[in-house]
Amino acid sequence: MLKIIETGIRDLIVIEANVFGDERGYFYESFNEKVWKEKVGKLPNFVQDNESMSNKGVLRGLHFQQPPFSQGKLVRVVQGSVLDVAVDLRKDSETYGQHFKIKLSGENKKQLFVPEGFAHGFLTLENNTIFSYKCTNFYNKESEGGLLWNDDDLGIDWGINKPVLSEKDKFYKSFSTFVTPFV
Ligand SMILES: Cc1cn([C@H]2C[C@H](O)[C@@H](COP(=O)(O)OP(=O)(O)O[C@H]3O[C@@H](C)C(=O)[C@@H](O)[C@H]3O)O2)c(=O)[nH]c1=O
Repeated sequence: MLKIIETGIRDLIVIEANVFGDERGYFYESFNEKVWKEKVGKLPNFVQDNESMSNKGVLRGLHFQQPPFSQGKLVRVVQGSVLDVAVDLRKDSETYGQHFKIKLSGENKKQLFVPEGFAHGFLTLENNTIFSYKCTNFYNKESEGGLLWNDDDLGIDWGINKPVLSEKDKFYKSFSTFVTPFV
């Protein structure tokens, strides 16, 4: 049976799939509207699906889009593995500034639902890691924002000192000078 696991951060949940294996391989439903309504509750309005591939040691993040373009993301790994991180940036949240970290892999098929109001990032642990996610809002370049992956105040232990980063991801602001746009 599909399992919903609380993370200790409100609205941020882990989903464990019901995987059917047989001599051909495996099958599982990666998203089902009806099951979501029954098990999780309010249905997010997913409007865009994304996929990226990265080699080992690539870190993408920590990203968000500013309101009104903020995105909820249902993330998973199709092949390979990542360390996935979500940081709570909701101003009035009891866990503001805190993060949750989980290994997602093609093997464990766990999914993380990262609601609006979080920064999100991941570090790939294997070559040819394929990352797939559904988003509740469209990409909007002008509203892109981010936080520095290794910011001292966020204190995320990525287990790596020199990941491969995009130019954009090298220069995000630190958490101490950040004013959250999320309520
Ligand atoms: C995110 C995104 C990027 N792009 C384009 C812009 C750019 O030329 C190219 C690569 O974009 P980026 O470098 O921003 O890709 P990437 O660093 O993989 O960005 C992603 O990181 C993870 C952690 C997230 O949570 C995602 O929401 C997203 O921000 O793809 C789109 O066309 N649509 C999109 O939705």
